Amino acid sequence: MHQKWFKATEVESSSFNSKASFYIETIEVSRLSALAFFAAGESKYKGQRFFWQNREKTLTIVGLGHAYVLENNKGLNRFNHIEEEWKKLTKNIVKEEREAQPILFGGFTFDPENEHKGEWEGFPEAFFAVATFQLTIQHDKAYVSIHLITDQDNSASIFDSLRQERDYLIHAAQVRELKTYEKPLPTNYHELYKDEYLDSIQKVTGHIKSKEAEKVVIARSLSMEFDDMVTSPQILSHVIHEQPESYLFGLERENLLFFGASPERLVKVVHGQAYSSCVAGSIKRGKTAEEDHALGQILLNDAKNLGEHQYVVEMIVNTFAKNCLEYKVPKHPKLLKIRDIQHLFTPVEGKLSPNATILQLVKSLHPTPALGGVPRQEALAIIRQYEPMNRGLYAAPIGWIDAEGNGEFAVAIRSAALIDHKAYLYAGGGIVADSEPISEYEETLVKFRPMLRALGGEINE
Ligand SMILES: C=C(O[C@H]1C=CC=C(C(=O)O)[C@@H]1O)C(=O)O
Ligand SMILES: [Mg+2]
Repeated sequence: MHQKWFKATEVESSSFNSKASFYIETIEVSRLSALAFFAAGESKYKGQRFFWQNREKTLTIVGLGHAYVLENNKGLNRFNHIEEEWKKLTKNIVKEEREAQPILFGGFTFDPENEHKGEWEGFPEAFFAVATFQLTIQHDKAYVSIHLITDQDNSASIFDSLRQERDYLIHAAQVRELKTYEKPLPTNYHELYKDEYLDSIQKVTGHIKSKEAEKVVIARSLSMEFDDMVTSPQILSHVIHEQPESYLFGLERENLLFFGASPERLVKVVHGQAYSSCVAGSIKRGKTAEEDHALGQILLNDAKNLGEHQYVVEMIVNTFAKNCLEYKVPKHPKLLKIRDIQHLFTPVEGKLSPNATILQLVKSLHPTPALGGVPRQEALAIIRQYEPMNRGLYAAPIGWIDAEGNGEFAVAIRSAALIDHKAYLYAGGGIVADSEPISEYEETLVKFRPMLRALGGEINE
């Protein structure tokens, strides 16, 4: 017999005329594959799903269906808006230690001021959802929660049908447990605006030399096309198997799937303790252990890469100094090695001041100089001038928060958007005064590899 916990609490929300309630029921289930649960929602919840796994693999969350959506419209401060609405929705929720908490999952786009639309046409500046069915796998235990937020009188009967649906989804996931997926077969591959990209690196170093900015991160995109239908579980299965050292995420909205495998934490908050990571400065992996070590040593001593890295450390440390009672940061970067690339890495940790919150930290930190530049506004203006695309959620904060103020956001790099039969892959790099177009171009090729591989593209290993 499963253990079960049910509760209902009153919510305040501008979306309802009368008093609404947040109904939650959580059951503990025996081991369940997160991907299989995601796949069980293929016919009914496609366009309303998410997948998240942290780097340490200690937390996996899957959401199917939307119990509540928080989107942002122009004119409101998107970080404050999401924070306030989530507070109203959860202010009466009482936390019980043993239970999986309802979470709000989503992201803030990189730059709402960008006027290119492209594949991100219609995507809101902030997009978050509470899932109708939430699978949480934590501390070797799996829980499935039902969330219903409604002001309807017949909530009891709606909830009963959700229970039946939950039991069906769990069963369907168990049946799919061992399913494997073919690699997609791309029929077309385009490097978009390659010449413009090379030219922009030259121009941006010019702006930096004339002191208009110190560092600017310039990105570009690739597109791939497929004859056959490519599904979200299919792609996520390859990302999950190929990138175990990264944050893994997938977020669907209507016919778009945004997915990726990022090595970079923006911020994590657990019981008032905040963690961030400075990840900037890159070199490829070696083919042998000796070559790999030698490349790592080159990176640790390379002035251009140390420069790129230092801008990020200074900015994140300043933000922690403003928001924390105390913080610590190591003096020198270490190496962070993932399948295709190695980075300079400096972790930052601090005890949050009583009034600091995770979303306020996201607001202050985004974009760090690993994704935007220094000074921030000048760098963003240069990015808008030179990038012929919209980054959407690429390089943006993606993650979750709970009702207690805990949560985690990754920086959505090594990522791509899939829309129907087409995928757009994104990669960029930090440009400083001594950056060279060809080596920056080559760095982006290495950064495209994780998503290119997952999508069945050709990679010379
Ligand atoms: C902007 C990206 O990477 C950032 C994170 C790590 C290293 C970077 C670099 O060395 O340029 C970038 O700042 C990307 O992967 O698209
Ligand atoms: Mg770089």
